Amino acid sequence: MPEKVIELSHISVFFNQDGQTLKAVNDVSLDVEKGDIYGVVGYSGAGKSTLVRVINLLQRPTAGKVVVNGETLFEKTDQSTAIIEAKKLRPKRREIGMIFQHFNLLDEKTVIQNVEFALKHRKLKEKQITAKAQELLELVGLGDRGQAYPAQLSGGQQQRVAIARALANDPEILISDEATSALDPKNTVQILELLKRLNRELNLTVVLITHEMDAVKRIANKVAVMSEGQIVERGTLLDIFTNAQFPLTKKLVGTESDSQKAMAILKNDHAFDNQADQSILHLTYRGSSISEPVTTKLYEDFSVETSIVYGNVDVLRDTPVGTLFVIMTGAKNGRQQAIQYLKAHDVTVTEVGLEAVKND
Ligand SMILES: Nc1ncnc2c1ncn2[C@@H]1O[C@H](COP(=O)(O)OP(=O)(O)OP(=O)(O)O)[C@@H](O)[C@H]1O
Repeated sequence: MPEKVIELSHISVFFNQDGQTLKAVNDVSLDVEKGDIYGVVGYSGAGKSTLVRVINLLQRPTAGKVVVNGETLFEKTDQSTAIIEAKKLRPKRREIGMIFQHFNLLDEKTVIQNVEFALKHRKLKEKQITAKAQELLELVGLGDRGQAYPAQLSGGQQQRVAIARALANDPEILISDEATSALDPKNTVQILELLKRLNRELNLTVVLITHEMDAVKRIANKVAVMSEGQIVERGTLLDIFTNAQFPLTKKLVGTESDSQKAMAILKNDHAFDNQADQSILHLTYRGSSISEPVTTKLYEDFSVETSIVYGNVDVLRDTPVGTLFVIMTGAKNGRQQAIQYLKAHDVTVTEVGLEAVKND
């Protein structure tokens, strides 16, 4: 059984704003397992930051239960409220590192002093603190920049220092709240790859809050989509990308734009006669499970012709995932058998109604 490191149950966070109740987080439950890189995505104001601030009780919930590494930090029921004692919460918080969009480094201190600062509370000798800080800088690829000042570093390098500092107390969990939002594309990719490496090498569990689906696509294994204080859809990265149900998810993952492009092509496509012997299919598949021989096979075995209207390939973590919109022409029975064949070969098949083409 995978070990649950974060268990949020029925969390609500309500704020009072000008006499009105703002439901920033509304009855959200979320479990994160050891070694996950759990992407929490949604537009600004969806409640992502508020939800993750609950994990280490930087934000106290209005209702719900917070368990980290098996220990209950907070539980509020109708009858009572239980909160972990302050002296126990402090070390618990150290199990959870955080990085943000703003790096929050101390400008007047050198890079290594910034990292050492996070180790000061430990009963370590000066020398040990310096050695540990140096080790952390090496881990994030900045072993030779310890004597520089933050202003002398690029944004990406400053975020690396912030990551080294967040790891100073050997946390099991790292919360990344929009950590790449202020970075250019190159630095964004480098920071995401660093998080992926730390996840792999240190078995660090990462909660990745972002409004950028590309970030999630690159490193997350699981995704929760938030809208108006609630999780509207969740699943493995592959599920969310190949089988999104909620309109916002479709928009975020690009299914909506793929579908719009395919429909625009179909409207002007003479191969599509809108006849009773034709189906429009939306296929998604992993790796290279669909290739030329498949269309040949469908023709030979089921007497259906498959013509590709639109295709796109995304890379999820390291796996290519393809999207195809095809017109399948042939007898109803043959088309049904061909669809069964595709499904049996790990292809997700969705029939697109003809209305979609007419009304789009
Ligand atoms: N301390 C607070 N007091 C009052 N309202 C708050 C407070 N913190 C957050 N909110 C409100 O709660 C809602 C959710 O905010 P939150 O920051 O969690 O969203 P988000 O999805 O992280 O978006 P962003 O990326 O813009 O921060 C917003 O409407 C915000 O204005």
